[in-house]
Amino acid sequence: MLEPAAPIPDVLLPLRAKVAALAGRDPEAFRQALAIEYAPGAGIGWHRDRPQCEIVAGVSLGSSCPFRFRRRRDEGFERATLRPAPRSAYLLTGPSRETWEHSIPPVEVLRYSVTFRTFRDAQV
Ligand SMILES: O=C(O)CCC(=O)C(=O)O
Ligand SMILES: [Fe+2]
Repeated sequence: MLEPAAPIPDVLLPLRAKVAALAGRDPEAFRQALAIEYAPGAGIGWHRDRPQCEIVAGVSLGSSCPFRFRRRRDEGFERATLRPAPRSAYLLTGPSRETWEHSIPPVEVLRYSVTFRTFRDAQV
C-alpha cells in the first residue's frame, strides 16, 4: 500500500522556488525532491526518469562532472555531454527529458545533486 511521503523539508524550499522560477512554474508544482550524494567513484547509469515525472529541475553542487546524454539513431547513438558548474541548475524538459537518456560516470571528487520533479498527474 502506497502512503504519501513526508513533505519536502523547509530547508529546500528556497532552492525549489529558484528552480521553479527558472522553469516558469509554481513552486508547489515541484512535488518531489531528491538529494543524491556522489562519493568519489559513484555515478548513475543510463536512464530516462520515470514517465510519471514531467519536468526535472536539478541543482549541481560540489564538483563539476560530465553529464552525458545519448539517444538512439539508426546508425548508433548520438551523444552529447554537459558539464554543469558547481551551484548551477539545469532543466530536463522536452526531448532532453523524453527522448534522450542521461548518465553520470563515476565522479572523482564529491558531488551532490538536488533534483525537483513535477508530475503529469497531479494526484500522483
Ligand atoms: O545528479 C544529477 O544531476 C542527476 C540525477 C539523476 O539523473 C536522477 O536523479 O534521475
Ligand atoms: Fe535522471
